[in-house]
Parts: sequence; C-alpha cells; structure tokens
Amino acid sequence: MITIQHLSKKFGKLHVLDDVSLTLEGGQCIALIGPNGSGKTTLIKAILGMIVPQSGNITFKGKDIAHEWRYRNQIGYMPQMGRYPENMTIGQVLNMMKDIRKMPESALDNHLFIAFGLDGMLDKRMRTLSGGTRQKVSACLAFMFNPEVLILDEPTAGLDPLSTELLKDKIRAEKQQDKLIVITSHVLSDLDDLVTEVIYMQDGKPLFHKSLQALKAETGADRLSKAIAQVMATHELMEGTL
Ligand SMILES: Nc1ncnc2c1ncn2[C@@H]1O[C@H](COP(=O)(O)OP(=O)(O)OP(=O)(O)O)[C@@H](O)[C@H]1O
Repeated sequence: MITIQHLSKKFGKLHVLDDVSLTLEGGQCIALIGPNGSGKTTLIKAILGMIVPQSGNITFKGKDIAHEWRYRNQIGYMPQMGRYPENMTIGQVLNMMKDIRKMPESALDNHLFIAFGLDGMLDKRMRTLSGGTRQKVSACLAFMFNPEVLILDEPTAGLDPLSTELLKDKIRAEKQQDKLIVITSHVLSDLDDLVTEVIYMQDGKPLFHKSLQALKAETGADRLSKAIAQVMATHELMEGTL
C-alpha cells in the first residue's frame, strides 16, 4: 500500500533519514520503534507529505505522492502533539474538519467521540484542555473519516488507563478491517497485543522490519519489550566488536 524507496532527509548537516526503503501493506499493524531522534516522526511526516525529502520517493497505492495531496484523505493521522486553533471550542474544531472533508454525517465514525465523552465537552476551548483531552480530540479526528490508513504517533501518551484501553480496542477493531496501521510508541507494553510487524529505526535507518512472530521466535522472548532489549544488546555487542 505504501512503498518507500531510498528515502533520505537532512536537516542541515544532520542525516535524519538515511536511504530508507520499506514496504507497508494493508492488514498490518506496524510498530515503528527506536530511540529518541532515530527519525520515526520524520519518516511519518515524509509519508504524509509534510516534509520534502532530499532524495528517494514514496508511493501510495502505486502512485508517487510527490506534488499530490488527495491521497492524504485516505490517511488518519494522530500527531505526537496536536496543534489546533486555540480559541476554538472542541465542537468548532470538529465541525471545521467535517466541513473540510465534506463527508456525509452518516459515514462518519463517531465511536471514539462517544467513548471518550467528547460529546459532553463540545463548548470547551482548545487552550483550556488537559494534555489527555487534547489527545482524545486528535484520536477522534484520526478515526472519524474512516481512513484506510492510520498513522498514530505516540497515541497513548497522556491518556489515562481506561482511555488507553478504549483506544487500543478501537485500533484492534480497525485492524480487523484490513487497514494499514502504523504506531510509534515508547511504551512497548502497549504494542504487544496490537502489532503484527515491527520496524526498528536506528540512526535514520531501519535496523530491521520483521513480523512480531519472527522477532519473538528469533529472540526466544515472549514479550516485545524483551525481544527488543535482546536485539539491542546484541547490536551493541556487535558494534563494539567492529
Ligand atoms: N524541522 C526540523 N529541523 C531540524 N531538525 C529536526 C527537525 N525535525 C526533526 N529534527 C531532528 O531530526 C532528528 C530526528 O527527529 P524525529 O522527530 O524524527 O525523531 P523520533 O525518532 O521521532 O524521536 P522521538 O522518539 O523523540 O519522538 C532529531 O535529531 C531532531 O532533532
């Protein structure tokens, strides 16, 4: 569904994405993990067309995304830190997005809107919201237009345990519908029972992209966090011997 070929991005002298090639298929729920600053958010922004790479290309359903924007309607994006017009109320923000997307009310997915109780907070201004409530607005918007692809950047950051479970249930339900879901998170325990594949970024490159099953089998670990710890320890050991 999404193909990334030889993608490189520099910010000044910093090589943030270094010749990245990946294929992301529908029906997969992919954990995009790696240390701080390894390029995960930059990769996501490149897929969304929010940054322009120095070289390489990205295709969405076989079409190059350069100079394209319509494909973005098929992607629900939950940013790490949602930015909204701060003087607007939750209701105004949601209505603005509905106006832009022009999707009939009957086609909207209001599941999270109701589950998170946002229907009782429509008059609250964005600038007054707690971090967790802002995150709920972002989640609600990402899922609302029933996109084929969901890209969730640290989706559970700031959410209380109940809301985290509601969001995870929603992600599971979407996964059943053959959508492509990409999640970055530093809370690996949140990903264990969700993801089918793991991409591990290190210094702007994918160190590996494999199924969770294969990763667990190779490492003998029963949890994603243990498997990643083992891979990292081995990698550091190998780096030390080079
Ligand atoms: N607009 C920008 N201008 C300059 N440098 C940037 C910009 N955006 C990102 N960077 C740098 O690129 C590197 C990768 O950042 P990125 O946000 O992609 O990492 P990340 O893997 O998502 O990290 P984290 O786990 O902390 O969210 C970092 O060193 C960051 O400082």
